[in-house]
Amino acid sequence: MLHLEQFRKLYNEFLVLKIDDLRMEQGIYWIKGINGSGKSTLLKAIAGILPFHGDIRINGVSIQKQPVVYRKLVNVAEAAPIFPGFLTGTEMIRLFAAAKDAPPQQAPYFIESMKMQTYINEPLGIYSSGMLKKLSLVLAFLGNAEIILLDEPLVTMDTESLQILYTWITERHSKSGTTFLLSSHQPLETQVIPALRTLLVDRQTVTYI
Ligand SMILES: Nc1ncnc2c1ncn2[C@@H]1O[C@H](COP(=O)(O)OP(=O)(O)OP(=O)(O)O)[C@@H](O)[C@H]1O
Repeated sequence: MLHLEQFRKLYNEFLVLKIDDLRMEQGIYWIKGINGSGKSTLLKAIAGILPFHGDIRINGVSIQKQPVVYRKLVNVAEAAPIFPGFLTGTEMIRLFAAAKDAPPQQAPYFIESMKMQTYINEPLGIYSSGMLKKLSLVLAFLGNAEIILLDEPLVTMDTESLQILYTWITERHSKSGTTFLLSSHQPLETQVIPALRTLLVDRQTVTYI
């Protein structure tokens, strides 16, 4: 369903990633690799927020040929999200929910289960890094994307919130077949995600391990 073909990403003529042919079926994937190996670059390219050479297709929809349709199929939470400090959490959620055609009951479920009610109407400028991380995760879960990309989702999350996030991932995957790509330096709980598959970003390419 996700297919990278003749993919090349260069920064200032320096080749960071070279992936000739990579196919990923529906599933939950752990993207591993040392610092600077290219994990965030890979996720941003799949998210459609970074230009590259070659093509990426989701269920045959090409980002190069049908960029608007493609971007509806994928949601992303970046490692260190930056949001405008003058907007509230509720305003951000409203924007994303409209853009992603999210059903009305979706956001309240995520806000309550992650226990964000006490600050969701506050401006984002006062949010801690963990509060911002939770908001970025809620935004990534809005709508019904085929693929959800979570860059370092475990960072800054407390133990209780991590368990809630694991529940969201496994529920969405089992109910809707959503594919997840999770980059993480911390080990992911394989008891909670038994079918986890691992991809290693190393020496400018990506391989299954
Ligand atoms: N905007 C940029 N301009 C130039 N080089 C960049 C840029 N962004 C990333 N790089 C380089 O691309 C390489 C891959 O970076 P990337 O952030 O994708 O790695 P990563 O695997 O996510 O790292 P980490 O585990 O430290 O988060 C690094 O060598 C980095 O210096």
